[in-house]
Amino acid sequence: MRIDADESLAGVRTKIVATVGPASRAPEVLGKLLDAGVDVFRLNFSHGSQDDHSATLADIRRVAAERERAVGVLMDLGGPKIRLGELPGGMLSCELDAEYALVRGPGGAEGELTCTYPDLPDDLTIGDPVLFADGTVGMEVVDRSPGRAVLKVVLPGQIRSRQGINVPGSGLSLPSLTDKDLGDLDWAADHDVDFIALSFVRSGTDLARLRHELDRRNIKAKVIAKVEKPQAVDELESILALSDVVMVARGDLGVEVDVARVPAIQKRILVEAHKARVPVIIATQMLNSMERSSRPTRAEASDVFNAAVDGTDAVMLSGETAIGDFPVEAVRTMSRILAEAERPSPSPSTTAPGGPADRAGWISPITEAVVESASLACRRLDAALLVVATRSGRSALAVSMQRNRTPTIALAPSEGVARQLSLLWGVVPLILPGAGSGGDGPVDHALSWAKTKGLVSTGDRVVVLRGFFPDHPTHNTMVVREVEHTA
Ligand SMILES: Nc1ncnc2c1ncn2[C@@H]1O[C@H](COP(=O)(O)OP(=O)(O)OP(=O)(O)O)[C@@H](O)[C@H]1O
Ligand SMILES: CC(=O)C(=O)O
Repeated sequence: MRIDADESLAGVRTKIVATVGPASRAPEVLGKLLDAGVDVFRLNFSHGSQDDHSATLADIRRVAAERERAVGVLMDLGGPKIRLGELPGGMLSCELDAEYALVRGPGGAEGELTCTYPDLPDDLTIGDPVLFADGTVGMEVVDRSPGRAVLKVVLPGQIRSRQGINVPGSGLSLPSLTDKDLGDLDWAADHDVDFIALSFVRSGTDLARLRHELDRRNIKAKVIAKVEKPQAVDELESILALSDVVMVARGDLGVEVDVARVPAIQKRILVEAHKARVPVIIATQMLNSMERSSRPTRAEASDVFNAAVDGTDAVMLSGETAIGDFPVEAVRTMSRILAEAERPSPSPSTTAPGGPADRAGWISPITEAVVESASLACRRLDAALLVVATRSGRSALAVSMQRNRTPTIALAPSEGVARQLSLLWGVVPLILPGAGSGGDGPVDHALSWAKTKGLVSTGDRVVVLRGFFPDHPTHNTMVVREVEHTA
């Protein structure tokens, strides 16, 4: 009975992020995606207008409210992605050894290419590889003069207007936030998004800049650092120090570094991020073939399964839900694979990050110690439920990092905090009515909610953790309650 209740509570514990696009934008599809297991919706600001995103956000809030769910919304800033300018006829076939001149602009002469970053020809050096169209076409810099870089095709193929350009390994002097990003942050100041992701982060400095812009606009969203450049992999420590969450953005990462290195980088980020108590999202091509097929490949199923076994907090769908033919099936499939990965046996279970937190200040040592004790109590007592009352979300983060099997409810003082808990592994957010009320009120509220959902019954043991008390803000406590009979 407990296992059924547990499944109805949390579904799967690893959280699912789904990108909204033309295939999923309709409110009825958004609702179906939530019912299939989506926890967080991603709005990709590289595409669509601000007005489109405003309308999508309003629909997400409405379908979530209909389901009484605290659903997170992740705004993904486009960042300094360099894109090709217009090509004559919109397309160009690049033959092996052919040469093109990338020029500062305006271009237009035979054999000239332009791009959205005018300084690129000057920032390149001879020998640099320049990749187009997600790395499917490759060129190398063979000559340079002011405002002009001559590129020779080493990997032939077709390029189209406005496709992405990657210069792997270069330390280009691009700003981390473009004028468009700053305009999009102005939009965010008037729209309540829960997470803001920064693309092409190179070091903690880029995140400090974003945090400064968020503070200026009084935006409370959590910050997600997208690791998709080799510099970010080298600068992981400074990035983790200023991130609330990190995303392994494998699409661009697999172009910027040798794709053979991506799995090892993914595993290293999981380990390092968890040491710093920073949740991780694994993103891109997880069920790629499901854009056009109702079933995933075996390799994709293994990818999702292994990410969960390695302890990721969340997995993300991009094209599968944005432009795919089977958005709802993709989420259902992902959910089924995650459920298999989370079975205690025979698969290896996900492991708690363990060890003391590397980073002082994010989660206090007192909170960590009390949370560890609560986890032990849950196991010893075979608790039916763990309830954590959290004000900022940090106690809930500490609980999530323990990877307990006990179903966990986090009581949040506001809808905003509850939505930010939507990414935390194994945590079901519940908004606390009458925020901040002391005594047993909040816990009684959680228990009666759990009873109505059939999660606890008379005689069950419930472990209650309180990360905040209005009268004693520095106290952390744990109590164990036995559910009493109610008529
Ligand atoms: N809001 C949107 N409006 C219209 N099309 C969209 C929207 N969001 C995504 N798409 C489409 O879905 C595709 C896949 O989405 P995804 O988020 O993976 O974008 P991408 O440009 O491929 O990658 P990146 O993550 O590097 O921005 C996009 O290429 C785009 O064609
Ligand atoms: C998600 C993303 O931006 C990437 O994988 O590149």
